[in-house]
Amino acid sequence: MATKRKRTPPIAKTETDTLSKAETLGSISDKKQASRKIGISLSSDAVKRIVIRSVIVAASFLVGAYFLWEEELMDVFVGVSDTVDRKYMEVECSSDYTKERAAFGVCVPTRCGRVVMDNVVTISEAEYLLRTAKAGLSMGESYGGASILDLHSGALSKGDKFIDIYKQVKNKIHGAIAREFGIPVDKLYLTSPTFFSKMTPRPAQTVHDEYWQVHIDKETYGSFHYTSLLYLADYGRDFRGGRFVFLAPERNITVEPRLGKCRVSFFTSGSENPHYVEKVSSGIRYAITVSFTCDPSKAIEDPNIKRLQ
Ligand SMILES: O=C(O)CCC(=O)C(=O)O
Ligand SMILES: [Fe+2]
Repeated sequence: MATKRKRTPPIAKTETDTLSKAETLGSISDKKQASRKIGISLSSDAVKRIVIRSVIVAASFLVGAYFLWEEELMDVFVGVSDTVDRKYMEVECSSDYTKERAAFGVCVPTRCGRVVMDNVVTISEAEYLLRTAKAGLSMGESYGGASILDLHSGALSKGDKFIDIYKQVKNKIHGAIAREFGIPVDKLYLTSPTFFSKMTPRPAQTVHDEYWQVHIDKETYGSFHYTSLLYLADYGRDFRGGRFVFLAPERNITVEPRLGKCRVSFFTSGSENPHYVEKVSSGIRYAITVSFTCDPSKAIEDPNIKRLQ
């Protein structure tokens, strides 16, 4: 004969079940029983949740600590509040130039390095170029990352004043590079691309817009032997992030862009100078890249207003 089993209340499976049950229980002994049941549920789903949350917290902490550590490994080469007539750092030349010496002679770097000079150009020249960059770049922009406006393409409408100021600025930078690296000016030629750049926090759409990728200009642009940058915005005021970073075996070094100081940075373009630009986290960063080559077949002329009309 089958005996009828007494039905026992179902054991709560989740913390929520248990708590709602505990809430409905009135007596102290019932409450004790409920808390014992909470103990049971903590060993299952709740424990899993606690473990997962702890792992997330620990991972976030480690990621934060990693970024702080990376930041720690940066030395400021020229900071936003510095004013430098000339700050020079020599680096050993890579073997990139060995084969080129026979072809291009004294222009090819034998001494390699990084130089930052404030006040190479005047503030009115820099501000004029900034206005031109803003006007030109507002027309055709990429969807994110860096937008580029090549000064030698037909995209930029060029008036007499622009040609004059651009030539003055280019000649001043050309002279500074030639003096610094001991090259006769007539052996160092302007090359392409020479361009305005605009960097924003918007995500890049193509790999070409990812200015934060480490690169070597001689590989990226082919003809470059010397790269120069004239900064047209102030780090920390017009934008955040966006510092220029040279990679070094031990501590990377940064250049903080500064329109207000007419800051020009230039360096030999080979693999002795790998670099990147930090992601811009807010604001807009404008600059102009003016590039030079030792290869006469890669030389370009100054933009010519008559040819473009
Ligand atoms: O804008 C800068 O500071 C550098 C950009 C750069 O590295 C490049 O265009 O190759
Ligand atoms: Fe570069």
